Amino acid sequence: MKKTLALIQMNVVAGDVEHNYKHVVELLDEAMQSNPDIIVLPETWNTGFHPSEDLPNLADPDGERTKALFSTYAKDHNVNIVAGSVSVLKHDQVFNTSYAFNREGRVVGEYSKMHGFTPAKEDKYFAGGTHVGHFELDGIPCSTVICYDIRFPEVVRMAALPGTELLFVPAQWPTMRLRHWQVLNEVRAIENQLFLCAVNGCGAVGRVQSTGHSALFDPWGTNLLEMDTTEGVGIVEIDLSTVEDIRNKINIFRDRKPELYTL
Ligand SMILES: NC(=O)CCC(=O)C(=O)O
Repeated sequence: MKKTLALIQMNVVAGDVEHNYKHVVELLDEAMQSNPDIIVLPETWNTGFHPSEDLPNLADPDGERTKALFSTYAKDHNVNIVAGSVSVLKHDQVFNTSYAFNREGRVVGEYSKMHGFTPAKEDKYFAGGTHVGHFELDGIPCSTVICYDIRFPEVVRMAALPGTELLFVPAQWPTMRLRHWQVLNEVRAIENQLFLCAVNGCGAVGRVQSTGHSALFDPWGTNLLEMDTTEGVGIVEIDLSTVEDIRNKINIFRDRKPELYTL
């Protein structure tokens, strides 16, 4: 099964929610010109990542605005959308939440980032999610982790375990750790034998620059797409039969010994 993915590397304007909701539709329209099967967005594209005291006022209450926008867009355009992540206000707490929409416009996936990036005080401003989620898009088993989560092999393995073939990693990853971004994404694809679609933001927030370099790795670790540092839409085709191919040749999911992995 072959699928075309559109990676939207968006320049998010921190704190300008109205601009970001308007601009995201322009980028969706640009992505649709390539007739993709799945569109993917970066992390916290509604508010920007760098947290401030204003975050609860900027966050989307219960994700309603985001869900309404993407449900309608996905259904009207017959496309699956992994809507990156957005800042969502739930019961007086803000979560960094990713929603996935199928072609019918149904919310099929919801995941809130588990690991707040403590160097940026994300854990102070955002509440953490407690479990990974799994969903299907066009019959493909999928899962999502968000940015800093990729540093935690345990959570990515949990995301991979139920047969996940396509993992999404929306992010706002800075230039100063570009090499970590590239290596971690490649390694997580190899060690979990899945396609990994990593979509970063771009542009500056204060002194911190999101580095772009959105990328697609296949289960062998082959880099099928790497974008530059500027805003745009990256298009890539994946062949899902590669997952079965590698798992037949080197079956790590059969060979692993979780009963021995205790201290
Ligand atoms: N948005 C983030 O989670 C940033 C993570 C990061 O910069 C890092 O892990 O390094």
